[in-house]
Amino acid sequence: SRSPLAKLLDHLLKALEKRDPHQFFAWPVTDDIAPGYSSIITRPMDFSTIRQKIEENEYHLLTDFIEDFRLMCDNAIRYNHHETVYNKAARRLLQAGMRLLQPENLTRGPV
Ligand SMILES: NC(=O)c1ccc2nc(N)sc2c1
Repeated sequence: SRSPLAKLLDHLLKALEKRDPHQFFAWPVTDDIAPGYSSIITRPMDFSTIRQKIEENEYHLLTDFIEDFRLMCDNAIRYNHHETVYNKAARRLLQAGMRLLQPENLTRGPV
């Protein structure tokens, strides 16, 4: 990764991907695996798309990256019923991500 921001985002992406062991968020969700997905979720997001945006320098601020991470989790929380593995995994990932991304843990380094 080239810019300092891109280096930071690459590091954060790797840390977030580790919290998705089943890779439910690794790739875009298709209508084949998730019926009606593209009609319900108007702004899809996944880790591979986030990685592509880092590599194409589409994130100018850390907040833009955090917004895409939260969008990815919120999509899964909205599309999948509360008791599904996908909804539960999204809520868990969001919690872990927000802890990692909060200022206290960004400036001080890993706790
Ligand atoms: N990220 C998601 O919302 C997601 C991921 C994988 C998956 N597989 C299914 N059969 S439904 C589904 C939803």
